[in-house]
Amino acid sequence: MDILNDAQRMVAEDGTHHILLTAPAGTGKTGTLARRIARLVEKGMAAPEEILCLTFTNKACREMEHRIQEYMGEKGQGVSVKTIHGFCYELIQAEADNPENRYVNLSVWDEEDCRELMDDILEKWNTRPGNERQMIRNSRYFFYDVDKAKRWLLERNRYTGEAADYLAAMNAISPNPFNVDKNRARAEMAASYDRQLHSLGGMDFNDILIGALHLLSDDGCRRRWSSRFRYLHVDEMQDMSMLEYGIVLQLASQARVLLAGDYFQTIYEWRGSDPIQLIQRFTREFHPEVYTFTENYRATPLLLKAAEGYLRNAFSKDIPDERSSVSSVREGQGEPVVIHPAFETLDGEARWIIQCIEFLVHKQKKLQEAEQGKICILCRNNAYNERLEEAFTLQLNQLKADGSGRWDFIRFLRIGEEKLYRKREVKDVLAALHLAVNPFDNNSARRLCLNWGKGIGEATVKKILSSDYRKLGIALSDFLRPDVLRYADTYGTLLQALDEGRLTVFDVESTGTSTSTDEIVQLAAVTLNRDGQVTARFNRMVKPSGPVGESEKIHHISDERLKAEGEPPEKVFADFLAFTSNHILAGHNVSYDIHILMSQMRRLGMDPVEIPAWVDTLEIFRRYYPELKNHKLEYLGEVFKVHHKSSHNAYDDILATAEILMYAVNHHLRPERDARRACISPYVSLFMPMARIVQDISRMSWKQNPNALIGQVISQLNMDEYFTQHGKTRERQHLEELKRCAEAYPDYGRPPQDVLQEYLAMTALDAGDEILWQSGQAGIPIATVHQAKGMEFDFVFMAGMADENFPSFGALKAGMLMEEKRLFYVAITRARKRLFISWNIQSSRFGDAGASRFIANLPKDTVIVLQAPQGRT
Ligand SMILES: Nc1ncnc2c1ncn2[C@@H]1O[C@H](COP(=O)(O)OP(=O)(O)OP(=O)(O)O)[C@@H](O)[C@H]1O
Repeated sequence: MDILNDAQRMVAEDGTHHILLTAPAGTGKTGTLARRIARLVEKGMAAPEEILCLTFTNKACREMEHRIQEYMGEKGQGVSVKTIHGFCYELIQAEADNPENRYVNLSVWDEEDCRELMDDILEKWNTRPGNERQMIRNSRYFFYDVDKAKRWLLERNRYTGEAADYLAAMNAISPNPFNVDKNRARAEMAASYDRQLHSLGGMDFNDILIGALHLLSDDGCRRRWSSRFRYLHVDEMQDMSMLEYGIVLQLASQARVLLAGDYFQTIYEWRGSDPIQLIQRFTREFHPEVYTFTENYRATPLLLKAAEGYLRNAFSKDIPDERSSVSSVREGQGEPVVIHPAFETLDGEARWIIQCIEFLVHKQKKLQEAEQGKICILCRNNAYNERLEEAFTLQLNQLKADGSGRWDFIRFLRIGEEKLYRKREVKDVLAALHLAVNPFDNNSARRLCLNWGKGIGEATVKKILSSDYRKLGIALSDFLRPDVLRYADTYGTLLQALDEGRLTVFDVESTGTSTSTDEIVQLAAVTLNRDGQVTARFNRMVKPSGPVGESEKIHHISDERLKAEGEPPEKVFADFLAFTSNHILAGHNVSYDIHILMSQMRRLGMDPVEIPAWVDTLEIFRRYYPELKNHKLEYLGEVFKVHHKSSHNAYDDILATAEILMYAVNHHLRPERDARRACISPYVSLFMPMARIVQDISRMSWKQNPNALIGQVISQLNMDEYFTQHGKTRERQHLEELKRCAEAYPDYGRPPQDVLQEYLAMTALDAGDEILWQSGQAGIPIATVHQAKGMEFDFVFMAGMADENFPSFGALKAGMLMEEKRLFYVAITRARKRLFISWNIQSSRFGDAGASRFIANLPKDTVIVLQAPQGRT
């Protein structure tokens, strides 16, 4: 993208208005956004950190980051380019100290783990007597129902996680009177799914949005985040759900907002996107300047005519006027779309595609053998991709047998089913890393124990996860902590420290919520004796490097006071380490406090030798009182009638924390000690080896990057050896791939634990489908249209284009034809030079369904239909 055209320049340089940019495929929306961001910084209208750019897939993020850095160099690293889920997750993590944060210390579960939990719930429900009529068999569809119901509730601001609310949502979504019983059952199961997920230490993708929205509904939090951004960009806005728009809205109070996209590329309506409503609301609420682009830089004039003609025929009157003036900047007319009528077999179709590629390279000399990346094979779904890949292999082998060597350069690369981060062995490695970040992550503990714990079987794990253990405040993850095993007691370390007067409750106040960049302004601690009486106090003010800003509203410590009373952080921290030497630290949501303390010490070059041992009252109360409506310190204070009130002053808060801690000690931890020991002691030696490994990784995680940690997990679990011995080459390759990708993961000099947290969230949110796209492996990609969105190729082959395959049978059944029509548009607009369309009579699920109905919408003068083979028409 060399020189911007006039319309593009106007968008790139308009830093004063809100902007709505709607433009057809290939007109340079994404490129212009990247250019605009560079211009805003160049002209001093914003610092890189004041610009947020949201896209919808990780692939799109990486593409955008790449383009921004191309235009801005290293400075571009400061721009936040995130998926909406990635951004919301970052917000939840950064607000770890916010008492409103319901999702603190929870790990993101990927869709597979959530489905597994759903399977468990369905199984238990379906085997309950009297449930024959309400049986729900398919967890996939049920998961989809729950997802939809959750979104329905959220959009109406009614989500509480209660069955009654779910029932209202289910009845609204499927109001069929025959569904009444079923909806009731579904609602109960949905609520039970939420409860169990959270009690197991997990959150799903919807929870990420819920958590962020909830936090942003608080004035202080909203101000903090919205004041960060002066410019907010959303690319591919047609894919944004109204819920996601709600989040953008909260962030936009001080920012200029730009939404860019193309209604006709909406392909995620099934996930809740609704571009028409979105544009209406955005127009009403922001009065944006509206821009459109009409110069297409991608396709040849003939291909552009085919695509725009397709739209007119497929959508008739719904096409806006300005679309008719779209023109291609490319020279010459280009060549028509080639349509090959039905082949008898998939093999025939595959062979023809191979022959076309060879023809383009050797006869027509349109591209070099090494330029396979300029070609793409597009199909409607993964299943077809898989079958096509097999057919390609077979045909290529047959063709290569002629010994001519002219087929040898062809190599196909199926993108579809890579899903690196969903491979069992990869998830095992990641489970160990999850435990390093969140020691209460029971799901990861379960995976690691069952797959790699010698002698640990299903029965043992089931027993530990049972309600007998739960009632005693014991979780499976406890068995992966050597200190717990040493005492055969989850709370042994705590009780021992208390008995010996070595338990210190502590809390910090800071300039903000970011553990990586904010600074501590107050550090308070009290040491307790066995009866919970205070035996020593520590309460110091710490001088930050800059003003406290907005954070003063929370902790009420002014710059003036810090000037007068504040001491250098190095001195306070060193004194604190001496004060707590050999102590166990306790606090409410204390991992935040430890995290910021460790991070700031590191920033000051005071690398702590050992991370102190700690216990968290939040976790203790979550375990013993899961039914409480929340576990905030203030609320616990009310429920358990403690004397000291929490007030956001570190010293008051620790006294309140010490009181509720003593409540738990006196009501549960001491009286139930023997019962816990009886539960844990039979398993001490069984779990100890794995517990030691987890402890090592956990220690390393404060100092090493994800790549080094991954290497360490693989070696400590002897995974390489195991897979070599068992001839599992693919598994070894996946681990290599995991290491390679982690090596490329940027840390931008941030503290290792922060990088690790973000890395793990990325692997949960992104299945890793697109890893092959970026790995630079030579080959012709076989991809689904969804995967190829936003990309372009000189030569595109659309294979399997039979009706009932495209549009898909499922979409036809669900009446989602419009979405399929748009998907077809996305497919044909990926081509720069030539487009080939083919199918075979076995393409569709139920036999010969004829050509895709969408092909007929391509204008006649833009296509060439080849002769039907073997007398077919
Ligand atoms: N002003 C320009 N000069 C030269 N090339 C350009 C210009 N604008 C866009 N292009 C090229 O046009 C192609 C399409 O651009 P881009 O991917 O940004 O389009 P888009 O509108 O985002 O497409 P889609 O909607 O399909 O995602 C790219 O190859 C880009 O480099």
